[in-house]
Amino acid sequence: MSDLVLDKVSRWFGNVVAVNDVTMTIGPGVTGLLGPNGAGKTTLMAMMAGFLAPSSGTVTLDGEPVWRHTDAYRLIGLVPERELSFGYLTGRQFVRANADLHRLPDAAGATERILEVVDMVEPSARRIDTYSKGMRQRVKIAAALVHDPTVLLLDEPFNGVDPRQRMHLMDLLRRLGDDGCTVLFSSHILEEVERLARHIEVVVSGRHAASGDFGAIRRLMTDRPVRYSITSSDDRALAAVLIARPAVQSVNLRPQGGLEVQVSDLGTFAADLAPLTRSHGLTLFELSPSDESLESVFAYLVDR
Ligand SMILES: Nc1ncnc2c1ncn2[C@@H]1O[C@H](COP(=O)(O)OP(=O)(O)OP(=O)(O)O)[C@@H](O)[C@H]1O
Repeated sequence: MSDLVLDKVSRWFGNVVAVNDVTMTIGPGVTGLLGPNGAGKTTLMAMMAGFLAPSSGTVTLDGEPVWRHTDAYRLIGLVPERELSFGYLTGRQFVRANADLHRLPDAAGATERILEVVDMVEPSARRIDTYSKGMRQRVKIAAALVHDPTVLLLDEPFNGVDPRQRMHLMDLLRRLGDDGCTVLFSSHILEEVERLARHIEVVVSGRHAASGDFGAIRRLMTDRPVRYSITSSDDRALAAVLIARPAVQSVNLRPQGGLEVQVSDLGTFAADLAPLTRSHGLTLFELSPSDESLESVFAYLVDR
C-alpha cells in the first residue's frame, strides 16, 4: 500500500506555468485526475512517475522522493498517453522488454502472468500494429504492471477506446484498486471519472481546484449558478411564473425571443420546471444550458 504525496509542486517550461503549487495525496484505490485539456495532468503524472523534476516542491512515495530515486521507480508503473511506437514487436515481446529492463529474476514468468491479468495471452503473439486501440492500451498497462508496482499512473487511458473495451479496462483498474494498488488515471471527461473513481482530484490551468468524494464535487458542480435559454408558448407569462421560484435568481427576456434564466439550485429547478409550465397552461419548446461547457464548470470550481 503506497501513498504518493505532492507538496507545493510547481513546474514551468520557460514562462509557461504548467503546474502551479499543487499539494495533494494519492492513496490506495482508484483516484481520477480530472481537468480540461492543457490543465497540466500529463506534466503532473510525469513528475509523479519520477520522469520529470519539479521546478519547485517535492513528490514523495512513502516518504522518499521519486525524482532520481531508482527504488521508487520499481514501485511505480506509468501508462503514457502517447501511442506505442514499437508496432513491429509482438505484445509479448514488448511486455518482456519491460520486464528485462526491470531486471526481473523471472522475466518470462512475469510476462506471462501479467498478459493473463490484462486478458491478452491469445493476441500477444501478434504484432502490436495489428491491435485495436483497446488492445494496445492493455499491452501498455501490462508493460507498466509487469514489475508488480504498488502505484499505477495512467494518462487518459480511455481516449479512443470503444465502449466494450472501455468497460473491460475499467473492470481491470477497479480490480487493481480493490487489491490495494494506488491507481491514478487522468481524464477530461466527467462521466468517465464518475464511473470509475470514488475519489477525484480536479486540476484547472495548472492549479488544484478541488479534491474529494465524487458525489460532493458533483454537488458543488450542480449547485453552482447555471444559465439556461428557454423558449415557450408564452415567454412573458413563463418569466412571471419562474421569477417567483426560490431556485431562480434572474430572468431576462431576450430581444431575439425566449428567456435567459439564471438558476442557483439546478436539481430543484430541473424537477420543478415541467410540472410548473404544465400547470400554468404553457408549453416548453426548448431548454438548453447557455454555459454548460466543462470549462465553465471547472472555472466555477477554481473561482469558488
Ligand atoms: N515540454 C513543454 N514545453 C513547453 N510547454 C509545455 C511542455 N509540456 C507541457 N507544456 C504546457 O504546459 C501546459 C500543461 O500541459 P499538459 O500536457 O501537462 O496538460 P494536460 O492536462 O495533460 O493536457 P492534455 O489533456 O491536452 O494532454 C500546457 O499549456 C502545455 O502547453
